[in-house]
Amino acid sequence: MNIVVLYGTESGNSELIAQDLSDKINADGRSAEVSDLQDFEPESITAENFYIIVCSTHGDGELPNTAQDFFEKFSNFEGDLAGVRYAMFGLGDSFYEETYSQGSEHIDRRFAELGAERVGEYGRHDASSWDLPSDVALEWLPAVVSAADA
Ligand SMILES: Cc1cc2nc3c(=O)[nH]c(=O)nc-3n(C[C@H](O)[C@H](O)[C@H](O)COP(=O)(O)O)c2cc1C
Repeated sequence: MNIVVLYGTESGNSELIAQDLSDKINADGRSAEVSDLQDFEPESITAENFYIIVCSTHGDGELPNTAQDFFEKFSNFEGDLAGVRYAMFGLGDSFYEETYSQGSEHIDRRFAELGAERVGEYGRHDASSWDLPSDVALEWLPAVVSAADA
């Protein structure tokens, strides 16, 4: 099972997390690659891969700039993603009470609408916490990889 770690970011946190997750997966003897959502096409999604999406929240509960073109294409994409499995890790800041961590949820909803299955816990990093983003993500990762294997 190849793992594709996709990220959407505006200030770089999600990219760093995606790279750290991929490095850890590869160090553990599995195969992972990282892709920026702005270089990724919905048509390339396949059930042969497992997807981890790392994406922040900007604007008013919206996607970061680098994920917006992808999301427009994904919204218009009408492929059947039955059999595709994925995990989500959302970034946000609970300072923004009403819109906390909602950016990634736009992508999550569209995966679900197209028939894909989310596995594992929905990971989150809160910029108002003292936790380092990659520490939280690396702690979240093992259960997700186990769930992907199941
Ligand atoms: C202008 C701006 C708007 C933001 N809006 C939200 C928001 O509506 N909800 C939220 O949970 N976080 C919001 N955030 C917090 C970011 O999601 C958080 O800082 C995240 O770690 C950024 O990750 P990135 O570097 O991958 O873009 C906002 C941050 C900025 C700078």
